[in-house]
Amino acid sequence: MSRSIKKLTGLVAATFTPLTAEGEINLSVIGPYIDYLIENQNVKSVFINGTTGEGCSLTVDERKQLAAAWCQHGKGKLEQVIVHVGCMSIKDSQELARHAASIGADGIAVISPSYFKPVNADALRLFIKEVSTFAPDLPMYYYHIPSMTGVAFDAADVLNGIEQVIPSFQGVKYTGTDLRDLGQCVCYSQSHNWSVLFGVDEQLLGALVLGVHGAVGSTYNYLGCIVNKMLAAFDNGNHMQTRVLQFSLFYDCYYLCSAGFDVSVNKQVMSEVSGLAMGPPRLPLLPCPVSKAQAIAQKVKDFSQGH
Ligand SMILES: CC(=O)N[C@@H]([C@@H](O)[C@H](O)[C@H](O)CO)[C@@H](O)CC(=O)C(=O)O
Repeated sequence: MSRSIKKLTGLVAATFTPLTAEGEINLSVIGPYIDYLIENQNVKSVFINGTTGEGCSLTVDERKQLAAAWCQHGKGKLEQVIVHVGCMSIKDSQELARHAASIGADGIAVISPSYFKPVNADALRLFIKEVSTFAPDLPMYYYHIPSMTGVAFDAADVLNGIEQVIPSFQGVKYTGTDLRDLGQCVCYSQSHNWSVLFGVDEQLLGALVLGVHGAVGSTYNYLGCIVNKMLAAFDNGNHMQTRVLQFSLFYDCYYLCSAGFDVSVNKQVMSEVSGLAMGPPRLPLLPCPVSKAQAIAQKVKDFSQGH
């Protein structure tokens, strides 16, 4: 890598992909979306086309258009735009990586393919390497999300020795609940100055204690302001306040989970809380009833006002 690296830290919003009522990508929302994140949530970095963004349900061309819009509108406003480029076909991932580099993205991330799965960590490392060579100057992050990919071997095994084959490797986005594996990732990353970003919003405190450098999540789109307070309390050593905020968030997230919380509910909640038109999810996800989203959004608004 030739250029200097901005370490990815703090809160990163895993963004939704705005769609029109007809189900087409709606790029006109991206500009206001960025302003909302910065002004209302104090969240200045984004992770686009990931799980929350329904990246795997989008075409390669749609993903390119979205990435270009995020980079263009985010220029001079956002700190980092990380583009998720994971696909079933390595050729598609390579094309998206090449494109991300050409539009000035700040980094790329990749999940494991999940239909034909890598047989072991070596095979996955090779896959990530072959994607990274199409954007050799961009920081590359491994996106570990076994609940979605079904690829459950330890992320720490994937990281082991990866610096020798991928010079641009910069860390892991860890969406899993195995704190032993997460801790090993943090330990291994220390000597390389990599970032470990946690992705299970309702368990963030446990990950902070283990030393993660930030968090990527869906709820930071509309609860970022409060989670930023929690991060500040943690940094100041105010453990009581950190715990109170995490417990409140946990119960809030628990409420969301108990109400059947998935990407389509989450997306509708974002529309209700932010006033931005996120539109419906894409099939096979089904739209969430507006009344259900409104009830959850009201809970989120009350919660936000109380903190
Ligand atoms: C499985 C899943 O969607 N996890 C979310 C979480 O933010 C999740 O929505 C949250 O913890 C509530 O359960 C993120 O980790 C996903 C994410 O970062 C992404 O959109 O790529």
